Amino acid sequence: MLHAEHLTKRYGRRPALTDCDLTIPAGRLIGLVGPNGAGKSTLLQLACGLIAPTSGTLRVLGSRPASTPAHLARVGFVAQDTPVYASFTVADHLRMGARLNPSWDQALAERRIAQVGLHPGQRAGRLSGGQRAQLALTVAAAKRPELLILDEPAAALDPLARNGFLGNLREFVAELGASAVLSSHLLDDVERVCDHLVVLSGSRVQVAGDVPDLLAAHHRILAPRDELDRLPTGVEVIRAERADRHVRVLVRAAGGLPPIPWPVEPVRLEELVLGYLTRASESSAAGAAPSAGEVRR
Ligand SMILES: Nc1ncnc2c1ncn2[C@@H]1O[C@H](COP(=O)(O)OP(=O)(O)OP(=O)(O)O)[C@@H](O)[C@H]1O
Repeated sequence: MLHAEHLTKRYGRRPALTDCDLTIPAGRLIGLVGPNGAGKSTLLQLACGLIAPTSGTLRVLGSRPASTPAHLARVGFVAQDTPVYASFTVADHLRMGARLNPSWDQALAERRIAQVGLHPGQRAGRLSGGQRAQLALTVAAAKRPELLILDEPAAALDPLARNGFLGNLREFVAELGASAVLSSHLLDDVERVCDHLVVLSGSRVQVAGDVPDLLAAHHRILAPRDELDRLPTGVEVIRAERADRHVRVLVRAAGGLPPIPWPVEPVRLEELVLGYLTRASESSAAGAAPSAGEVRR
């Protein structure tokens, strides 16, 4: 679905993405997480061809993003501010979608508009933020893209609408064999629906992979404080936190955890994400942001 090599984007001298290598298989629902300014929107805008890389390469669905009209038709995008045309009605948006998109699904669009309680005659400029997001999401989904790119899609939705939207998104991906990538600060949402995770921080990929593989490779260990250096080789310490005379350690053991003499527990996705984000923020405060694959002991 997406393949990036040494992907770098700078705005003037400010780095937004630095030397990112990423391979994401098709048919996944991908969660893109990271703190403010991490580079999430930049990656999504590169993926749909709105901006071009400074260096490195990016291929989406096998081609350079937005390289042809046919390629554009295969990708749907909803930007962070869920733009709509203020003077158009809801029905005008659907008419426009039908004119512009060869695989437009009018039945899906009308069903969704009714489901979320929008009236076809309402002007988009008079909709609430959440209603505008629902309209933008409907136009993107009714295009029936192979890849749906959503920049913080659920941020403006109320809890019930968010719940319904995430359920629909999962069905959409499963039914059509499509892929979707969504950036989000809501780790619960990501944990609930995503089966692939990309963690960005400080313009670099910190960790990426299928969620079951990531959960299988990470563990929480409670080790005596002075014995951390006895961890077997191949076990990477992501984050260590002091707890009395012990250290609570998040570790990654990609090839399976060798036997160790201390208590080992599984980790939840939220803990895993926070471990990488904390490590990145501590390293950047110390003057060097680590990225995926860099081993710290
Ligand atoms: N058009 C632009 N011009 C200059 N700098 C930009 C531009 N867009 C983004 N940046 C900078 O690039 C970096 C990454 O921004 P980006 O919007 O990709 O982050 P983000 O992870 O989506 O953040 P947020 O979670 O706050 O939406 C930031 O330092 C930001 O200030």
